[in-house]
Amino acid sequence: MVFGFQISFARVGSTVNFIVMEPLYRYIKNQINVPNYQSLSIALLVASLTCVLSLVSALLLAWQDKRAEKLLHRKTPDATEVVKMSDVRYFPKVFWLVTFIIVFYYTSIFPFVALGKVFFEKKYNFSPDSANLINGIIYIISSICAPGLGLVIDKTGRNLFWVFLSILGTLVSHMFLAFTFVNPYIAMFTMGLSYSMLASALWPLIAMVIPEHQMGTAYGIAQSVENLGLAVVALLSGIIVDSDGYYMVELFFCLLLSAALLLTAILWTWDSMSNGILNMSIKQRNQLESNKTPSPEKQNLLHNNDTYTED
Ligand SMILES: C[C@H](NC(=O)[C@@H](N)CCCCN)C(=O)O
Repeated sequence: MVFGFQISFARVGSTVNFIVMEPLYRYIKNQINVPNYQSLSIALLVASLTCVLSLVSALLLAWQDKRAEKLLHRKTPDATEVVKMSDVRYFPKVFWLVTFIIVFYYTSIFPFVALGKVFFEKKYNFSPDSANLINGIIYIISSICAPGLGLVIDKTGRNLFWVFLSILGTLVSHMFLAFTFVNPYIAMFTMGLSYSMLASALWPLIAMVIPEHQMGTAYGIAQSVENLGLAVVALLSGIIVDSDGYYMVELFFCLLLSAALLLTAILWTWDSMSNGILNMSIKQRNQLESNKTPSPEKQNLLHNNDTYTED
């Protein structure tokens, strides 16, 4: 649920961005008599101030964390827990599978949203404002539903089941947009729900297979591989739209999601053939945890269960 809340807050930001940026650009254009490109630059400069705010918040958080460490005499990692970039070589294959599911899933979401406005204008004859609204709807849904869906995962566990269902839901939504003229709000609503569910089910899998002292490195690597995928797919989808149109780019997104679904099926099979940790119910997880005596430093499931077996 914590992850759900975090996503929800991030999505409030995305929604505000969707609603505010165009009016802000128009306002600047009307107020200051400068060429369009300069109005755009000023609007982007205003937007970039949120990055400064974000940086200041991160610095404040780091300072608070250091202070808490001193006041509470928190244990520092022992010598065996020193983090090295070269540890990446020893990350389990499961980690890489999760990372590639992240890549194939999100590359069918963010580049789609980037192209979505014109897609809705062209295919469904929406006005620019209506196209913008429907395009941003997955973020609106996510900012409202992510905490509730996170709670569902907290109550049920079974993360791989929810990941599979979310990817399937997103694939069906893209197929509706590609092959039918059914009211696109239905597809976008389903995509929004699936997208909100996926984050709370998928990202915590990394914490289940990576030791706590390497978790920052693992999440950093997953995000950087994701960003590399996003950069490549954003370029490719732009090229496909220009050369073959929106139908082909929708097919491309369906292909990426099929790959994500296939990798999830492989992960699920793999997991059930080893210790089944990634798809346990909450009851099973609690039983597993009560059979172990976890130290506060080692509260992720990998440590509680000694190792994530790769055989
Ligand atoms: C949790 C996930 N976040 C990401 O995938 C980020 N690495 C990239 C966010 C980019 C948003 N335009 C999510 O948002 O579900």
